[in-house]
Amino acid sequence: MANHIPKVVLNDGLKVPAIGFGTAWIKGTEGVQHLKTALDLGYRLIDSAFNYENEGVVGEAVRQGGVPRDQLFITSKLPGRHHKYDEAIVTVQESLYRAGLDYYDLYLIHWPNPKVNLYVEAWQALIDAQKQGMIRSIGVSNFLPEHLDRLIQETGVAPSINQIELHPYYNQAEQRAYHEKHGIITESWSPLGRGTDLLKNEQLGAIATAHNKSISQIVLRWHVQLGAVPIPRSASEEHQRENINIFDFTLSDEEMKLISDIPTTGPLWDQDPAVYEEF
Ligand SMILES: NC(=O)C1=CN([C@@H]2O[C@H](COP(=O)(O)OP(=O)(O)OC[C@H]3O[C@@H](n4cnc5c(N)ncnc54)[C@H](OP(=O)(O)O)[C@@H]3O)[C@@H](O)[C@H]2O)C=CC1
Ligand SMILES: O=C(O)C(=O)[C@@H](O)[C@H](O)C(=O)CO
Repeated sequence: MANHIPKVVLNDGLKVPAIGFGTAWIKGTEGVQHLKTALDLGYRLIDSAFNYENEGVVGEAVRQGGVPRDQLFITSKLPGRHHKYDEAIVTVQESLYRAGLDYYDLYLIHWPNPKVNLYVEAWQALIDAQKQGMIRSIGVSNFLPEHLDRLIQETGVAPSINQIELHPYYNQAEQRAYHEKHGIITESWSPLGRGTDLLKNEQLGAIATAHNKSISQIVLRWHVQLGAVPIPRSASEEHQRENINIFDFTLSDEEMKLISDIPTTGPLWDQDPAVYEEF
């Protein structure tokens, strides 16, 4: 099944699966089981973070799951409390130890924390960690254009990916346009709106009925056709199967527009990266 997932090419030449698996709150022995199920169903891109305290779960599922390491694309993220250069390098090393991995395929700065103003220093650390072989691709998360501009101007290196909140209630058109202009792939967090009423939306329901698909499948297909990489999380085998089974139909231009025109609510969790700080 994994062979049916198309790949998206990053600006450093690496290829990332067009859909991945989110792991926030996927923890412990149960978490390992959920991840192994996801691997069995064909998920190959796994999103994790130092702050999720589950890099060990990811590593264990990878070992138990038996999928060859070079077929996986494993991500983790640098927390805001370790943006200083030396701390960032040590944190990447700790992330590797926690997972029992030799390298991450992708490592992101989790939040820019602009008031702390150390994200360029953290970026330089990721550039060097990549040169040292600890990370294959380097990116960011929750970075606004003003933060991305500084990274590019001050280091000459653009992130391969910016992972941002993106779903039909917050379609981030301007941010996505910036990414496209600068060759940065958009990765969508909370792609299903994390338990809000998005999956009960009537307009989406009508499109789902027309395609004989679920609303989740319509929403995830919308992400993929936008060129964004969604990373839905699910502890349910049925939902995991449903979410990855989105490559046998296409939304029309009109349907894409209908979804993109759903009125925006803005960020769901009051986490505007211009002011929000997470450590
Ligand atoms: N970089 C960042 O700052 C952030 C990154 N993330 C990343 O993005 C990932 C995904 O975002 P997340 O916030 O978890 O939310 P999602 O939008 O992925 O929603 C997850 C919720 O949707 C439910 N769900 C999943 N599939 C279906 C389905 N087919 N039908 C009905 N319900 C479904 C899940 O329940 P069930 O388990 O029952 O299926 C769960 O409650 C995270 O896990 C994390 O890896 C998230 C937030 C911030
Ligand atoms: O899950 C993540 O990656 C986060 O950055 C969290 O802040 C998440 O967005 C959250 O917990 C919101 O309530």
